[in-house]
Amino acid sequence: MSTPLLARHLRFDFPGRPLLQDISLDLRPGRVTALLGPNGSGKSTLLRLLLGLLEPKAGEVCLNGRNIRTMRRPEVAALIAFVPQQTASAFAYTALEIVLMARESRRSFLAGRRAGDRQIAMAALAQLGATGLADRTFSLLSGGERQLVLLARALAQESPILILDEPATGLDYGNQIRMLDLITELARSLNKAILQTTHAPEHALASADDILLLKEGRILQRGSPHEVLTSEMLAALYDLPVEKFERHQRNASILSEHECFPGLGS
Ligand SMILES: Nc1ncnc2c1ncn2[C@@H]1O[C@H](COP(=O)(O)OP(=O)(O)OP(=O)(O)O)[C@@H](O)[C@H]1O
Repeated sequence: MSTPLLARHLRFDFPGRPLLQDISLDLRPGRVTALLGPNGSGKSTLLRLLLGLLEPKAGEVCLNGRNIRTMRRPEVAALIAFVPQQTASAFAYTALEIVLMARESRRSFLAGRRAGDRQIAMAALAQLGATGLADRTFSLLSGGERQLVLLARALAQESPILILDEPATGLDYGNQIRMLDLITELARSLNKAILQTTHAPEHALASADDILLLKEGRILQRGSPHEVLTSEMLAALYDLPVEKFERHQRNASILSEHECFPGLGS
């Protein structure tokens, strides 16, 4: 089976502002990759390149071996689903209508809905335990409820690749854990290739198989969580003294002794 998503030597500049340099990555079925980096390091821009929403100045993104630039949007939507950061909707759509949009994104705009779309959308909500949200107005849902609906929309797209921009941000502690478990479960049970950005190393540790650290537009380090999420590496990533991370790690390990929080690093 070919790699669902392969990016090679991507470079991207905003006018007068070089941003991403020589970024290569691949996403594999059944695995979760976490992308960590400081504010402004280029994570969201990289996601937009992987989704084909921005064109790289050099390098290429291939989906199932095809350059994304040669693909039509419905073809891309059949392969990649995207869960953006918290989204508001100005229109009074129900949650079910938001999920149904995933089905339309896979077809040309004028093709309309097909029999079976509603069933697929309801099944996606049910998979997340969110059936009760179907008829509620999306814009009136809480942040956590909206996040579940956006994830259901991505599931209803039935794509092999799932990209999530800070999926646990804004969720309460319990829902953060539920969301991270769900992401791992989707990779394992549906064999999806998943990429998520996060600002929380402990979230990456809890849910990812592979870690990418992005600093100033370049990959600083990649590897397994235990190889990469060390105090030294995090201190280098965030330009903080190692002692600060070690103090944080000690606090985290005190919490983990009480079985509330995973410790960081090896
Ligand atoms: N359209 C644009 N024109 C010029 N600069 C931009 C544009 N969009 C983003 N940038 C800049 O590119 C840099 C990277 O932005 P990006 O949103 O990719 O970072 P990020 O790592 O996702 O940040 P955060 O963690 O804060 O969300 C930032 O300095 C941002 O101001």
